[in-house]
Amino acid sequence: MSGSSKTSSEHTPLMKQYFAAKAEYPDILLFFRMGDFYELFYDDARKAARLLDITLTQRGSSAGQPIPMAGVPVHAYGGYLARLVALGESVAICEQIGDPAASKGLVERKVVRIVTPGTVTDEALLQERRDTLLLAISRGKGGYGLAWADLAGGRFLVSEIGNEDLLAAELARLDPAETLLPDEDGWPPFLAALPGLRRRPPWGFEPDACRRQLLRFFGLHDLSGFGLEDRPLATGAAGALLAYVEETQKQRLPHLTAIAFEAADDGIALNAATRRHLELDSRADGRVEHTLLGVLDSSITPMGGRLLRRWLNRPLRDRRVLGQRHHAVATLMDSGAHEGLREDFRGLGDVERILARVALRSARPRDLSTLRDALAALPALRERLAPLDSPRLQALRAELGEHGDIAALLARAIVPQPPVLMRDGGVIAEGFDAELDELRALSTNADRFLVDLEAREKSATGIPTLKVGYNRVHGYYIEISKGQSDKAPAHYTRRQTLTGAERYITEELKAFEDKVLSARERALAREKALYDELLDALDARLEPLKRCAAALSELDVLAAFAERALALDWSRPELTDTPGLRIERGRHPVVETVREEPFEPNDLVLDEDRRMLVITGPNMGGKSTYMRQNALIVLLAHIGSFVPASRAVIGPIDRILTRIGAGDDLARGQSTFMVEMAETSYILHHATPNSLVLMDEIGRGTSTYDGLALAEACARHLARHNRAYTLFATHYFELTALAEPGSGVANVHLDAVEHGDRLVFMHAVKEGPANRSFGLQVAALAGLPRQVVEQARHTLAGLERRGAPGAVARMDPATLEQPQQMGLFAAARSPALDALEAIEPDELTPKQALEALYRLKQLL
Ligand SMILES: Nc1ncnc2c1ncn2[C@@H]1O[C@H](COP(=O)(O)OP(=O)(O)OP(=O)(O)O)[C@@H](O)[C@H]1O
Repeated sequence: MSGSSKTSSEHTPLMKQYFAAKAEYPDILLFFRMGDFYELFYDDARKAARLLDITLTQRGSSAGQPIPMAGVPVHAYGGYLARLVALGESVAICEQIGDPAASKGLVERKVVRIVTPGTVTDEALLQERRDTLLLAISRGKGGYGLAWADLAGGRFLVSEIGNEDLLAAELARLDPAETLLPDEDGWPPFLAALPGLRRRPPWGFEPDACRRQLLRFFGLHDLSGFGLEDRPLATGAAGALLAYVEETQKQRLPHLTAIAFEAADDGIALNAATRRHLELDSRADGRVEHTLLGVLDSSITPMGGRLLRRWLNRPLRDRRVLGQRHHAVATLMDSGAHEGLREDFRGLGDVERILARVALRSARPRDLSTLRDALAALPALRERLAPLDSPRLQALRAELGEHGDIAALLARAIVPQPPVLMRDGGVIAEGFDAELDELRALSTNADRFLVDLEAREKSATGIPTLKVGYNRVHGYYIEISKGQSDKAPAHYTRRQTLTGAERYITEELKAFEDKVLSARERALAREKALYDELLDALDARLEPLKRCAAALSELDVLAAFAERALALDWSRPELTDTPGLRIERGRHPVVETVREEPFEPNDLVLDEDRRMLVITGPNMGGKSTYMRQNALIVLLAHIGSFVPASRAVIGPIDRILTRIGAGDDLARGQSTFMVEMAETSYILHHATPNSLVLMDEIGRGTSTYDGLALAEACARHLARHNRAYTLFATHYFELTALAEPGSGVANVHLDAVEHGDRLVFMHAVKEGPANRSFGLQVAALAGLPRQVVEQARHTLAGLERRGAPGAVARMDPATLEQPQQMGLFAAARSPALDALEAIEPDELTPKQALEALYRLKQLL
């Protein structure tokens, strides 16, 4: 037992109870309810104190040892829970079951709920526009089996993949909140870094047992409907995942009715580096608004936002599906129907997650009123879609379904603005249930009944001072003063005798009392029962309602695509069988929207005879922007969106592979050059003739000659062996020589012009190699001291007198000017230059001097 050295028999009864609960959940935090606090003890307390920044105290002692303790108040525990879950921690919640006031001795306690990062379904613990996924990974001869579930959305998927590289790519795509692995050695090291990693007994992934478990859970005879027959790896992962869900969801299971098999090769493959480099949905600086998702996502509903993120992370290759989406977007734009749809979506809310909460019976009254309003909006939505001539839109219209009966039921059942919680009632509308109405009427009309009764009894008995009253001990009574008590009718039963009066009860009053006193509780109980019946009625219709939610999500995304295309002047891409890429007046979707000045559109042509472009030009000229914009255009086309170009004709593409220097490399604990080479190596191993490859300044992370040699070798390999469509940006002008006739390589360049002191970047991509790098001018713009820039200019001029401009590396080192020239390092302030400065210029061999100068040029 963690932290306690003595045996439990010596512990206090309370601590014994604690240890018994904790023994079942040794590896997760136990929130142990004690009155108004959830307390944590021993190691749990230390961990929670550290993670939550709460005080670590002591609670007396047990077994002769002080008990380390930390606690969170019950009324505010949700926030703490959310923080722990976000950190990948799981929590078991142990509640007081009995009534502490009523129980003698210890109150009974029980773990009622386990909250884990991947299985949360509470709204407060979820991100609105991002899925929370639980993932299980199995492995075997054929590779890896993956199963993942989004319990808050009720989706369950599986796939099988052949190797470690694909596994890394899938993990980057799915970004699971919690991952289950068989507890064995030999897993790839990158898995260790996953948040919420949970090791499980290996037998839990055993395919045959898992298969039987899946059959039982889904009530099936075979798993072929799920694509799981003859897929032992995926079956093992799915079984392990399901077992974990059953174990952690103590009250009810989420609504998982089917498993979908996702073929690993029907999407455009994007590895982790490519996702990062293209800044699809996150940036190193964490700013979502400057990512592709930030620009693209104008969806209205949270479920639409989640679907769009899923699409963006898994561009498809199926041209039929994509063609249908493009056509749907075009139809919405041409008809203007997207505007009305988007108006309608504003009132929809998160139907998908509400339905998941219905299945879990955790749906709140506001969920049902949101659902009611959403279902009520369906007929208008269907009407808007009816005239639109698009197969996809019509399919989605059909999927919306007819839910008029459920809508009518909810409209009758729920008050217009229900309270947040069911606890105090007031949710079920008047007129929905006669019994409830009566019970409610009873409690509200009690006063009037009593006034009426008093008047009736007064006139019946002829006693004007007769009173009807209520006493907490004796209940309702009819009071008659002592002097009049002989007039009390025979059916009055004496209840209490006071000094000056007698109190009676009658059958009628007794019946009234029974009714009224319990009316409130009974009304509440009746309301709760009716509420449960409503949830049952919804539960029975969950499948079609879920399809409706999925259709709404997709319509939201398609309408968002239409809105974006119109607002940003994007056009419909053409996907063809003919290999190659032809993009006219393409723009970078993010740079274009964040820049204040106009964006210069650029063309791209890649085909059989022109597979690689070597891109040269000044720093800041726009090389990276140009490369990325083309990749983003290809990617947008493959999720069904329009693209920022006046025309884009795109042949088959199987992968997008990128190597672009990013500022966050160092943060990952590998040297910049290691990362660069690892990513380059991945590309050289995986690029095919249908891949789009972006290479940005390969070789800059090492010494000049090594870098140049590597860059050239990589470029040649890509052009000759991989034959991938490649955009290769470089400052090594030597590479422009690759563009020989028949090589499939062409040169393009970006330019800048000097206007007096100013440098104006043209940002226009032109054919042919660049002839100047403007490195010194850009350095001056960046604020390098004037003397340094002047000195560098002087040195360069000397070099240029001896050979072709830029072709420094081809010069004979012997012809260099005196090494004293290197004195230019003296005034520089960068750490790298400081290091160079430490070298005495006079000690440099001509080759070293050349190397140093080249390095300076690179730095500039
Ligand atoms: N086509 C364009 N139209 C307008 N502005 C552009 C264009 N392309 C790039 N820019 C602007 O120029 C800046 C520099 O572009 P980018 O980073 O692509 O240059 P680069 O040539 O890759 O530079 P370096 O070689 O220093 O990495 C961008 O931040 C962007 O604001």
